[in-house]
Amino acid sequence: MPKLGVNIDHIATIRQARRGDEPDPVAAAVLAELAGADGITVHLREDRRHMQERDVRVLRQTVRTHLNLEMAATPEMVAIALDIKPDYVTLVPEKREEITTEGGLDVIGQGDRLVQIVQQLQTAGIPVSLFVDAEPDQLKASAQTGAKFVELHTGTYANANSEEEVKRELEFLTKGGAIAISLGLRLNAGHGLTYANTRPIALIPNMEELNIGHSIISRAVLVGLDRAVSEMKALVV
Ligand SMILES: CC(=O)[C@@H](O)[C@H](O)COP(=O)(O)O
Ligand SMILES: NCC(=O)COP(=O)(O)O
Repeated sequence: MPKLGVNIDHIATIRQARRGDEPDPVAAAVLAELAGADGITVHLREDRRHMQERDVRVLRQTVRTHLNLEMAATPEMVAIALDIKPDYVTLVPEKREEITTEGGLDVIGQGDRLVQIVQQLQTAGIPVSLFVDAEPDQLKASAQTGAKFVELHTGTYANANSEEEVKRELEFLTKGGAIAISLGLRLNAGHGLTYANTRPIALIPNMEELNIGHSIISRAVLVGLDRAVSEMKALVV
């Protein structure tokens, strides 16, 4: 059974809408862990649109499961990771103008630069995962970097509009998973997974961890709303 890594970026997105201090992603991480999360995932974006560096530093001190830091492969972010030392790093592609991550890393296109970053992090004791599409050539290039894990990008599967497309994308991910394992990589997956589409991904052989955020936080807002309203109502009567 795969582990569940809960991505709490979306808590910070709500906080940053007012640049205030609530809701606190650190408190969210504690609640997620108490509810059974096996890991906490945060994406420290270069534009700091949600998680802030301070959040990651405090999480490093408070997370009791494991802390997965998603980040771009840049010198600034590598320096932060080497300083904070998360339990592992997931290297992801980033575009300033994107609403969310749009696809996997182009590992082939980055050549030695990525190899050096993977080596630098892993030499410092931080295992690296590469967030990639399940393309055989990208998986081969991922293995050649020496990274310990890949995280298969499930966004295209999640956005599929027809049963046929879902089936095709699931087959693509399942084959990609088998290729990753045959190359000696460990296997994670994530992006866009929901209560409706996660189960088939969890059943992919050798899947170790699913990282899920937006759907969990969206549901939390709705299932928690009645309590939040009744607590406020009690104050205004
Ligand atoms: C790489 C990835 O899939 C996650 O980082 C996810 O995209 C959540 O972060 P954003 O909400 O910033 O896109
Ligand atoms: N790497 C995927 C992740 O952390 C969560 O993505 P999402 O569930 O917020 O789309």
